[in-house]
Amino acid sequence: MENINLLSELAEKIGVSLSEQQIKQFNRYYDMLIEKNKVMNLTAITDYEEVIYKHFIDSLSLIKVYDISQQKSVLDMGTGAGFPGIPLKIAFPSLSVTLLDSLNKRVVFLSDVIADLDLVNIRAVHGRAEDFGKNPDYRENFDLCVSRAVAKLTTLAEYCIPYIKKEGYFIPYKSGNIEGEVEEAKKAIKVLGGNLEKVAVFQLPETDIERSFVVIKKNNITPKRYPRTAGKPVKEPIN
Ligand SMILES: C[S@@+](CC[C@H](N)C(=O)[O-])C[C@H]1O[C@@H](n2cnc3c(N)ncnc32)[C@H](O)[C@@H]1O
Repeated sequence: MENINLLSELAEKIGVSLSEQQIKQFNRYYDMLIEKNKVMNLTAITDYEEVIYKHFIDSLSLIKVYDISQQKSVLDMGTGAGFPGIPLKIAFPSLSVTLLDSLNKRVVFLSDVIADLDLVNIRAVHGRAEDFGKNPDYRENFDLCVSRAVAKLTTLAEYCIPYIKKEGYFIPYKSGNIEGEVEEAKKAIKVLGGNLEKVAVFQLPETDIERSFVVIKKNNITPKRYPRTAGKPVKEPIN
């Protein structure tokens, strides 16, 4: 019971109200995560409270920089065990969410979570950022692309910006001192059609953990040559 209160209290602190049903969905997700983590690598964080702070509340902290209460289409690039995409979908059911990851075992796990939690208007897709970015059903199709702990900003920009509609947003979750990383990525962001609006730093409630959001708006469509073939955005980042 105490723990149930912790999740709703922390969520309230960042401006998110969770119903009993949503708390149940978070708890069920936690149980499934821990169970599956015994047989495959999903998360290094397993303590219930730590998962609340570092996965659930961290995922939801996007609310600090973006209005997620509306019906938006969101892509979570390199979602892994479902972060931040699953918490966003539980807390904001009107979102239409696509979870993309190149590791099929994780995608299968996410499909089980989606079915078990009765989530609708959400799909888990197996594939690489560089490949689906050329698929017309995905390219320039999303209002928002988020991504946490997947790649350096220059590489991540090439993974993500092609998917976003003109006027849409790319908002990666970053941490630590990212000044240099942002500086290095400026050219790539521009070439891909993006415009760096701001970097917003936010402290997760009741912790000293800082989360930085890099807010990038897409002003122009992405040139056809991007994303380049699989592996190139990592090996030869745009510079
Ligand atoms: C460190 S995990 C982070 C997972 C999750 N976003 C989180 O914050 O907990 C990185 C994930 O990105 C995926 N990934 C890495 N490169 C990718 C690519 N090119 N296309 C799709 N997924 C990718 C990996 O399979 C992995 O699940």
